[in-house]
Amino acid sequence: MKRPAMTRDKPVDQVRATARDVLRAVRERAAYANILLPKLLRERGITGRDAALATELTYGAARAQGLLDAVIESAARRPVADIDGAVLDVLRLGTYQLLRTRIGSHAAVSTSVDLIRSEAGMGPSGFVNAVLRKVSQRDEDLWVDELAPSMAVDLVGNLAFRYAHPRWIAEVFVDALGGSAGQLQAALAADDERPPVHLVARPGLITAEELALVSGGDPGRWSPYCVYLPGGDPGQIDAVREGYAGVQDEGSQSVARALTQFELADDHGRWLDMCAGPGGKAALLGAIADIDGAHLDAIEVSEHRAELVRKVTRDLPVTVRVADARQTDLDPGYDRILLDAPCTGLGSLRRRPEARWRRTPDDVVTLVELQRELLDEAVRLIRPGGVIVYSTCSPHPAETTEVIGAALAANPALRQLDARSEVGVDDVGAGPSVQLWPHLHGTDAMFLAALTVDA
Ligand SMILES: C[S@@+](CC[C@H](N)C(=O)[O-])C[C@H]1O[C@@H](n2cnc3c(N)ncnc32)[C@H](O)[C@@H]1O
Repeated sequence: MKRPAMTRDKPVDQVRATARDVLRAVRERAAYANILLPKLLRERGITGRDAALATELTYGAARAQGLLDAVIESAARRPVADIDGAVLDVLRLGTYQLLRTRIGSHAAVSTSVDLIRSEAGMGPSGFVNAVLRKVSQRDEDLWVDELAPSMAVDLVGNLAFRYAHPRWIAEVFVDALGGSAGQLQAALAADDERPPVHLVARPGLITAEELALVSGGDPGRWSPYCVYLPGGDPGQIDAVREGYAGVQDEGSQSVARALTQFELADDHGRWLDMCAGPGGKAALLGAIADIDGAHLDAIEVSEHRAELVRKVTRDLPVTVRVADARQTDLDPGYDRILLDAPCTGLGSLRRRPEARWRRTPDDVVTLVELQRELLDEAVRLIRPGGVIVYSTCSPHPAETTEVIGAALAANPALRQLDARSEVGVDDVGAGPSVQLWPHLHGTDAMFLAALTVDA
């Protein structure tokens, strides 16, 4: 590890300084914590238990931001908007340690004071000390009891606060769950936990059993390609480094595989992935296409993301093109089309720590329009009797069932297929579409619907 930077009197704690730097980049320049943190850990030579602690503190504080801010506002007696950004980052980090880790109060407060003093001097460090001492006087449950809306009056608001979600997202979940408060609690709680790492064993290259053996993981429950990794850095596994395996949520694997599971008459092996970047599903589809003698066209609007698709589909029967999939110059007649649409990502919030606080209800409107246009193009490109799988990593009804409903209403030749048996996951409701959930299936909250066009 690099030598810690020296301040006037104490060495700066590299682990907490790194967590602070990521929180700052997230706040100031909308960085993605799950991309920046691994990069900083590598650059700073932070490994092993130190890396695990930095990850826990960074992702935990980013995920719990709304709850932490409410506690900080109460303890500081001022809105967080009135607190200097650099001070706020340290307060969030300190409050997270006090409320949600087993780190002792003294260590949580003193390391936070050292962190701000090294950067901003005595004045701000006195403020941080005073606020965190106040925070430390209660545990998380007591703070929640004091600050959350009353359960009797506003159950959704209470649960949203308790499990650190913006209220509008809790409302979307309760809608998607058919109004069940018990399910809402379980869904929010699952979303508030550190997510497990799922690996995909690329078919034809390595089996899930072999991957489980070399990675020390366990074969997954639903996808025949999935391995659950108990811990550690997946980037250190040879099979991942060599491209035989990748990191991919089991729900995402199940969606990609479902496209290949529908029985089609006269399948000519012309497959299309309309929104392919960064390529998780394209790599799995490409590997299955290789075995089935099919070919996959992969479209992606962003050049950078298309390059990522090219990388993971090298040596597979996949052609990657940079294009806007709303209006392509492709010839119709595809047998199978995956439309894994750009979406709010509300179904994978556990994997994107800060995303829940960055997304807004306005995002939904823009995305729904894009999703509808993309689905129109999929309908143009599919051959009669072919199958379109429309998927999102969001359970938001506006992005899922309502997009499908609108397409069915506008196209009399379009028909929805029951996707339940093809997705290979149990207990997915009454169909014909499938909504997966972390609390029910252990996957991200992926949605999928299958459509065909009658001749
Ligand atoms: C949900 S992600 C797809 C994830 C991908 N299927 C995977 O499994 O790795 C949506 C992708 O659609 C791309 N996209 C957005 N608008 C698009 C458009 N008009 N045409 C093609 N791709 C688009 C985004 O850049 C993004 O990479």
